[in-house]
Amino acid sequence: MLSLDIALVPTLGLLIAIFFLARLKWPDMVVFSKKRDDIPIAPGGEPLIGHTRYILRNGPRRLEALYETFLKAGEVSRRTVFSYNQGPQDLILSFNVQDVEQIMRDPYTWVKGTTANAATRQFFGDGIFVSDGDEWKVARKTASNIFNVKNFRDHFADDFITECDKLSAHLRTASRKGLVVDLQDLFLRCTLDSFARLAMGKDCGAIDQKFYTEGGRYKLPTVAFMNAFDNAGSHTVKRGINPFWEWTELFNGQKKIMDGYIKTMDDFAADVVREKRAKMAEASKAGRSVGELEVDLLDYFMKNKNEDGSELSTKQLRDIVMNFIIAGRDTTAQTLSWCFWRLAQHPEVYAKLREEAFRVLGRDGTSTYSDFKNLKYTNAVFNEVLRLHPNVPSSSKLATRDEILPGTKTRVAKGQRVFWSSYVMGRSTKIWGPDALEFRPERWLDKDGNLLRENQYKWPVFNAGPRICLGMNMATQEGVVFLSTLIRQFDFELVNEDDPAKWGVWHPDPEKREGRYQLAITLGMRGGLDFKVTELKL
Ligand code: HEM
Repeated sequence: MLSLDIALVPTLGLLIAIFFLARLKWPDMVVFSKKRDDIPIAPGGEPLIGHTRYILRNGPRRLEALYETFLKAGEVSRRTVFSYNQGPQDLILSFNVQDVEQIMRDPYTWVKGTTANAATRQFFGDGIFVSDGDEWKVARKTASNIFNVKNFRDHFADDFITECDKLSAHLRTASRKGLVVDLQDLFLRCTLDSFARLAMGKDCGAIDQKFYTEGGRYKLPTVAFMNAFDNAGSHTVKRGINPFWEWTELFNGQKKIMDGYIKTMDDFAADVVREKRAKMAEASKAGRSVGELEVDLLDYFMKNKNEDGSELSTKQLRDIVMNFIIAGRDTTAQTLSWCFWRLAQHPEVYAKLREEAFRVLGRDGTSTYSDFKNLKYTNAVFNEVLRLHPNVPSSSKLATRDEILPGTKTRVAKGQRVFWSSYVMGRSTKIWGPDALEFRPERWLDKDGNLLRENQYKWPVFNAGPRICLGMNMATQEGVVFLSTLIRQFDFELVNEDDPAKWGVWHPDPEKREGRYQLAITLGMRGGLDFKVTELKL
């Protein structure tokens, strides 16, 4: 016994010495990370665990933390983190326009590399958002078919107008009854209905619900698909920031709950595919061309074949449809929400918007596709909101070979991930000038009031290069339709901003609050967006 104790003392001593030596060797990095003198370590790194704890601790203010990193460390820096299923990660953060351009121009060298990521796979499947290489190319080519001018002119604008009219009807009732509305919830319902129709020809009926009141609020009942979709999305994000999610979910029951959400989504998509297959079989029996049914995205994809000549499986079709709804629905609704949040703080911009809407569209009556193209100031507001509240606030790509980033001359090793952030770049004075933090839609217009085309790589809110967002024009069109239509009919008063549930970090001083955004795949508003609405007397 005594001899064992004697042996233990030096072993323990040695372990403690190793621990302290390791802390000295890796004072701000994950253990065994390589030292580099060419890039600074971002603030927040700790001995042996690098930024692992920093990222978890700053979750509710993650974008402010990223901006601070940029202010303190400059255009390029490193974060090292430990993830139990991916091991130690040595990440590069670059906020340099040339670096970002190099990455975005070549989607074959710089890949997403996320298909193997278990945290996101359950929600995204293998759809366009997470695919790479030839699989992505085929998905992109097929999907591009629906984004043509004819569809925009003949179909999308009318669809958005109809949806917006339904929203206006809700707002009128809320206004007459003096109830508070969560505008973000209403936008999300409209865009879910439009994008489900566009993606698979199926209406979810989310905006068609009958209202009820609760504590002075105007509410609509939840729709099963919407509930599952929203919860699965935010759950996926939680997985993304918890490196131990597979373990914790074993104990906290979350896995079962998530499986339930995914099942609701899968069943919904499977029913739609089944109905479509039946319709197609019927059409071909009756000798009608399948092309006659070609109205939504699913119809295009169902005509495609796999390389071996087999038809696309229900799972493949499910992934395609869900990726489209993910891509289009939340992004557009959330950007509209940020628009109204910003407008509430800038009545002078609101007044200009209304003046343009009255001038171009008239005081009442319906508007057409060509009218909306003339709403240049409205378009500028939409762009400016996206500059400060980009819906995909940060992104990353994995290098498939050793590379050098041209702007900052940073060496990137094969297999290393580089992050950039539209949120940070949108606030960079180097990119946008000294008034970068100001909300100023005029920066998007020339002296004659025409829209300026910005360099895509300086403003990568829609991505840029070969993988630029396919729905960029569609989202802008929908945004312009909603903004101009609503602004002609209502005054909006922002309320309940003092509610701590709306902030990641709450403070009695409004200037010191942070994280107004929620933890989601894209940049939504935490705790919703409450307004009192007053109908205009025209
Ligand atoms: C304000 C609204 C929107 C914003 C800010 C936005 C932004 C983006 C961004 C940043 C990406 C790149 C994501 C990444 O690779 O990490 C992207 C991709 C994509 N977006 Fe959008 N998007 C919006 C609306 C839409 C709409 C309405 C659709 C159409 C339904 C759409 C369809 C797509 C598709 C299909 C991709 C994948 C493109 C590819 O990988 O080749 N987006 N979008």
